[in-house]
Amino acid sequence: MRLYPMMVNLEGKRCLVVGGGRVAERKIDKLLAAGAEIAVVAPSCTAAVAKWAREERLFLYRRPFAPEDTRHALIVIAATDDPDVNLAVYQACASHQWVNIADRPDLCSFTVPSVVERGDLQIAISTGGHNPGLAKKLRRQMEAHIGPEYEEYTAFLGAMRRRVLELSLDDRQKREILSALLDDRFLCWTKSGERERRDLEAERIIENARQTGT
Ligand SMILES: C[C@@]1(CC(=O)O)c2cc3[nH]c(cc4nc(cc5[nH]c(cc(n2)[C@H]1CCC(=O)O)[C@@](C)(CC(=O)O)[C@@H]5CCC(=O)O)C(CC(=O)O)=C4CCC(=O)O)c(CCC(=O)O)c3CC(=O)O
Ligand SMILES: NC(=O)C1=CN([C@@H]2O[C@H](COP(=O)(O)OP(=O)(O)OC[C@H]3O[C@@H](n4cnc5c(N)ncnc54)[C@H](O)[C@@H]3O)[C@@H](O)[C@H]2O)C=CC1
Repeated sequence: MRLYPMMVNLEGKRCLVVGGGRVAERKIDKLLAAGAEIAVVAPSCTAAVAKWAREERLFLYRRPFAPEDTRHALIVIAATDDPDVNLAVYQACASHQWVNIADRPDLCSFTVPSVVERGDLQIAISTGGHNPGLAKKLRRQMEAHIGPEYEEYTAFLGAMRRRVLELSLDDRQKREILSALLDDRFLCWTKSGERERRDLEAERIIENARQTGT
């Protein structure tokens, strides 16, 4: 069985997380960043989960799981320290729900990858469940190469690409400009904070192409 890599929009989607420990907290953190509507069911939870509940960023039900909890959730994550409870969560789910059972890869209809996060740039790493520790190790290695400057760099390239796509040029010319904008100089200028130089050079490339293209 080979997993299908997919980036999903969870804005406003209902997610149930059963358990509020260390593993649940890690999954919830990413669900929050994605704008999901989160309900957590757990008799006890970490300080971070309690804080998110106080800030009304999620609904926290401080009690054991009940099968009805899974109703209306698009995504269900079971991350309690009791294998029987995790199994009961799986059994309460309908076949159309996306389910992640933290101690049972064989029952997961989706798994959570390790992610290098740089703003809207996300590099997800999955080992197909073989060794999550390897996914984490690779994430750390990649973080050393993909520095924090990639957040701004990705946003810059996004803004430039939107502009280029709106120009009245043929597709070949647009591809040429986009390829020129991917030159590493733009990354270096972003990293060193030389934004004016970067933006001027980008403008020059776009203007040149516009003049020769029209
Ligand atoms: C199948 C999967 C289901 C899922 O959770 O989605 C799953 C399953 C299991 N994990 C277990 C253990 C550990 N998991 C981690 C860490 C992470 N686990 C994550 C994902 C996944 N874990 C999915 C597959 C991902 C893939 O394909 O590689 C990451 C990437 C994402 C995240 O959780 O956010 C996150 C790293 C985030 C980061 O830092 O980048 C660590 C290390 C640590 O915690 O420091 C350990 C201890 C060391 C070890 O055991 O290897 C166990 C045994 C539990 C037990 O002992 O009872 C099971 C169950 C089993 O394998 O049977
Ligand atoms: N998939 C993954 O990434 C990993 C999975 N695991 C698995 O995840 C399990 C949880 O690990 P941790 O978060 O470290 O445990 P933890 O002990 O920090 O948290 C357990 C949580 O489960 C809750 N809980 C217990 N009984 C419950 C019930 N009946 N209903 C609802 N909530 C209940 C507790 O209140 C607590 O919030 C581990 O036992 C292990 O099997 C462990 C490491 C990584």
